[in-house]
Amino acid sequence: MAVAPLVVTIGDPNGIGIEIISKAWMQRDLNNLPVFFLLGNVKTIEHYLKSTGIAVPFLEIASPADAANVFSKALPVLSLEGSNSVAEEIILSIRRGTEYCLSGEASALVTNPIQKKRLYDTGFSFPGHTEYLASLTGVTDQAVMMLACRELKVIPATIHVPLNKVPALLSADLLTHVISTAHRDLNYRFGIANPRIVVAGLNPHAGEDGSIGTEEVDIISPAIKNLQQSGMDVKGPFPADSLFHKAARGKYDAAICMYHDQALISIKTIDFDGGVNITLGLPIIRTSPDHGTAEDIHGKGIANPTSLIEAMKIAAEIASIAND
Ligand SMILES: NC(=O)C1=CN([C@@H]2O[C@H](COP(=O)(O)OP(=O)(O)OC[C@H]3O[C@@H](n4cnc5c(N)ncnc54)[C@H](O)[C@@H]3O)[C@@H](O)[C@H]2O)C=CC1
Ligand SMILES: NCC(=O)COP(=O)(O)O
Repeated sequence: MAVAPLVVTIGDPNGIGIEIISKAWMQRDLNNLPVFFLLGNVKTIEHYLKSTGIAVPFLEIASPADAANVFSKALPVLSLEGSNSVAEEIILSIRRGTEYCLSGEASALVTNPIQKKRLYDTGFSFPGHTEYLASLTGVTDQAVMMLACRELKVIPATIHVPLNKVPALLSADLLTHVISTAHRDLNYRFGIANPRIVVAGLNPHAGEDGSIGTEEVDIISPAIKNLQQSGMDVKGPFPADSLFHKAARGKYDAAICMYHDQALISIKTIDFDGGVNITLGLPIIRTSPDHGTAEDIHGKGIANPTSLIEAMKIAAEIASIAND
C-alpha cells in the first residue's frame, strides 16, 4: 500500500513558513524527503511567493492522495477555502491537517510556526499547537512537548506559563503523567526498548537537600520513586546546570525539565538548526521545526529550512515505526 503523504500546515504567513517549505521541496531529493503537501489558501501562498520573489512551482491538488502524483514536478498545495482572516486560515489549516491524520489520508502532521499572540488576540484559547492538538484529538490529559535533535531529547513538564507560576503548577501527579507519557512514546514511537530518563531539579543544585527550595524533596523525588517502583528507568532530580554537557547527555535517552526555557535553551544551543518539536501523547504524529515565525527575516530569502526538513524526516521515521 502507498504511504500516505505528510501534511504541512501553512503557519503564520507573516513569518518564514512558506519560504522554508518551498526550500524543503526544492531540496527534496538531496534530503530524500517523503511526499508532502502544503495546506493553506492558494491565494495566500501565491501572494507570499510573488511578494517575496521565491520561485517555486506549485500545483493545486484536490485531495491528499493526489500529492504523490505532482510531488516530483511541483510543491503540492491543497487549498483551504472558508476562512475570513489570516488567523482563521492558520487555525483551519491545523484543524484540517489533524483530520487528515486521524482519517489516515496523511501519515503525519508537520506544523509551520504560528505567532501565538496574533492568534490569542483573535480569541484562540490554547497556548500553542500542543494543547490545541490534544483538544482536537480528544486527549484530555496535558499534552506533552518534546524537543529533539540527534544528540538530545528534552521534555518540559510545564510549557507556556509565566515563570512565577511554575512552582505552583508542579505536582507529583503532573510529573508522573509527563514522565509516563514520555516513557511510553519513546518506546513505541521511537523504538527505544527501555528508555533511560533523567529528571532535572527546579532549584539551583536541585535544592541542595531542601536548603535552596523544597520542590525536589516534596514533589520531584516522590514522583520519581513511584515511577521507579513501577519498573521505569527514571533517575533524579539532578542539578539542571550539569545535565546537558556532552558526557552527561550520553547517559540518558531523554531529560525531563521543569519549565520551558530549562528544556529549550539546552537544545537550541546544541542544535538550533536541527532541533525538532514533537508532541507526545497524541493519537497522531505531529512534528514541527524548533524555531518560531522569524518575522524579522520575512521575505529576505535567508531562512534556513533545516529544522523543517528534520521535522519531516523524524515524522516519516516515526510513521514507519508505527507501520511496522
Ligand atoms: N511551533 C511554533 O509555532 C513556534 C512559534 N513560536 C512563535 O514565533 C514567534 C517568534 O518567536 P522568537 O522567540 O522570536 O523565535 P524565532 O525562532 O522566531 O526567532 C529567533 C531568531 O532566530 C532566527 N531564526 C529563526 N528561525 C530561523 C530560520 N529557520 N532560519 C534563519 N533564522 C532563523 C530569527 O530570525 C530570530 O533572529 C513568537 O510569536 C512565538 O510564539 C516560537 C517557537 C515555536
Ligand atoms: N517554544 C516552543 C513553542 O512555542 C512551540 O509550541 P507549540 O505551538 O508547538 O505548542
